[in-house]
Amino acid sequence: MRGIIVRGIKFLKKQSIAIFFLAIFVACPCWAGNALLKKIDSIRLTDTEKAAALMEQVEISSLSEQERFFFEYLQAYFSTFSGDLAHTLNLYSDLLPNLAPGELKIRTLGSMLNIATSMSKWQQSFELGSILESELQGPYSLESKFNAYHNLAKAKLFAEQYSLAKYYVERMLDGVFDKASHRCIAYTTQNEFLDRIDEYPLDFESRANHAISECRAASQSFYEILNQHLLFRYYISNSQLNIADSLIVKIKHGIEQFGFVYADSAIRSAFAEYYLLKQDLPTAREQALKVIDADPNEQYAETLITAYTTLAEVAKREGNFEQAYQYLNKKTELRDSFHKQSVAKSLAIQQAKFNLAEKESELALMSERYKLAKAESELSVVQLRNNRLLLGLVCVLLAGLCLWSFRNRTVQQRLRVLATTDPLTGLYNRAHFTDIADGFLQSAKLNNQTVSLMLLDLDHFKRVNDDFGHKVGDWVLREVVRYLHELAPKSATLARMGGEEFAVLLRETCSDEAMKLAEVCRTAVETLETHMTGKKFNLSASFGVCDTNQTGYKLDTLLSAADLALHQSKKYGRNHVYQHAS
Ligand SMILES: Nc1nc2c(ncn2[C@@H]2O[C@H](COP(=O)(O)OP(=O)(O)OP(=O)(O)O)[C@@H](O)[C@H]2O)c(=O)[nH]1
Repeated sequence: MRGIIVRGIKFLKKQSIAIFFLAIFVACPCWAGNALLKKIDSIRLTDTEKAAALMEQVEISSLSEQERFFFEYLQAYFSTFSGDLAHTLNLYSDLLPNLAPGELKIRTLGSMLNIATSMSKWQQSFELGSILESELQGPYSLESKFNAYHNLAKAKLFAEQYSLAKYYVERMLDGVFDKASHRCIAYTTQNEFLDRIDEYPLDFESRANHAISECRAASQSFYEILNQHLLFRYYISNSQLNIADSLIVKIKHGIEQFGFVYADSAIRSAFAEYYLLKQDLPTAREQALKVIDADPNEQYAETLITAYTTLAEVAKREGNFEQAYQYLNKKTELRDSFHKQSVAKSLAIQQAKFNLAEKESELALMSERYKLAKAESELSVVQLRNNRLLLGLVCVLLAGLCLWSFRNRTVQQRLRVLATTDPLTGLYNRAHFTDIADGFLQSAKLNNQTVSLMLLDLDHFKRVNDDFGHKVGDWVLREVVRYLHELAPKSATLARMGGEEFAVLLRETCSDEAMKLAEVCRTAVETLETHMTGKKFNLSASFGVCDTNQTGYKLDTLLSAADLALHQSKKYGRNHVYQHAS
């Protein structure tokens, strides 16, 4: 493992500046309480090999969850040295979903952004950039914010999004980041920006020198050399070779100290230009050839073009036109390819921007759809509630109607009963009896059936009332009716004609049969057990009987005839049964 990392570290040292800045992290308190993790984190920049070796000593099983995440982060970090950036990116991607908002998440996002950008994975770079930007809204430490701005500035610079890069550089220069290391890195990034856009301001020299002294004060040697290199390039572009002389020794020393290829590629190509300007043709050739040797896969066309231009110029000045022609051909070939790469890069950036915008508008559309669906569901809830309310109202109305109809029917029935019956005895009253009897007689007449009528009237009933009270009188009336129900046939129609007078209409019965019934009834009244009332008194009733054979089927005539017979019964001593003498 250690051997792989050490080889990896050497490999990384041969990579370009694009990868180099992956190593530029400032420690954050992500190691939780683990002293070994803390040590690894603190020395990984200054003594990478030792830090990698210490990773072997970490007892993974004893780590807390937070420490384990940080350990995984360090594993991904050291994996960068293997040169397999796709694998490293996968390690970070696996870790990211486990991380709660916090310093480690910001740091992981920053690392992923750098790798995706250096691999020209523009889509992922843009997405990670925007996640990092939104994460920055949280309450992060100044250190985390500064690192995030730095990562974003470098990514935008590399993606040639200069206005955004400028924006993040300005954020880095914000006065809140007042540590010496912050100032050093912020000024350096600003100088890189100016160098990159190839628009050196008049005071670039003093800016670079200021940055150099800030970085020296902050013990940031790498950034110190980086600024020296930028200043060196500036002097060459201004043909200020004498001043450049003073820097070249320092830069060479720095290259050896760090051994990063930034020197081997970009710096050596600047050196080649420098020696050409100084007419030191062999050294110019030597430096230019080193640039070419360091990049066999021709990944860094920009520096290679400068190197081939220098080589062609050296060959031309030496009179070797054939070789100069070959170098120029190679340069042209590279320029074409570089041009194509640039076009492809800007197309990729445009596509990534477009995809991102599309994603954002999709998200916006989804959010609108969600709002619409929410509004629709709220509406349907309201509609449902209204429908339920309406249904409830209809139910209440229907129930009310049913109740009203039921009560109405009951009232109607009660009214009908009250209108047709006698409340004391339950018999039909005179009016209703008349109605029924009329229809009944009509039908009997048609069928030629004989109908009899029996009238009875209690004798001296007034006395009962007077002597024993109305309650006893009422009891007597109910008892007499009870007997009439018992004795009369089921088909008979009974009625209370008034006070103490009753009528019994008998179907298919002649007056002789009615007389017999009347006699039975008379006896029953006469023998009524009056002592039940607590009093003892005699009771009797007088009867008048007739039939339709004697009177015809007119009710009035039938009633009059029966009444006449009853009258006779009263007249001749009461407690008698008389038949109408036709
Ligand atoms: N307790 C009670 N008495 C009633 C009721 N309806 C009528 N009466 C009484 O019945 C009596 C009828 O008296 P009268 O018409 O003089 O007849 P009477 O006393 O039976 O004499 P005669 O018919 O001539 O034998 C009156 O005193 C009425 O007040 C009733 O529903 N209950």
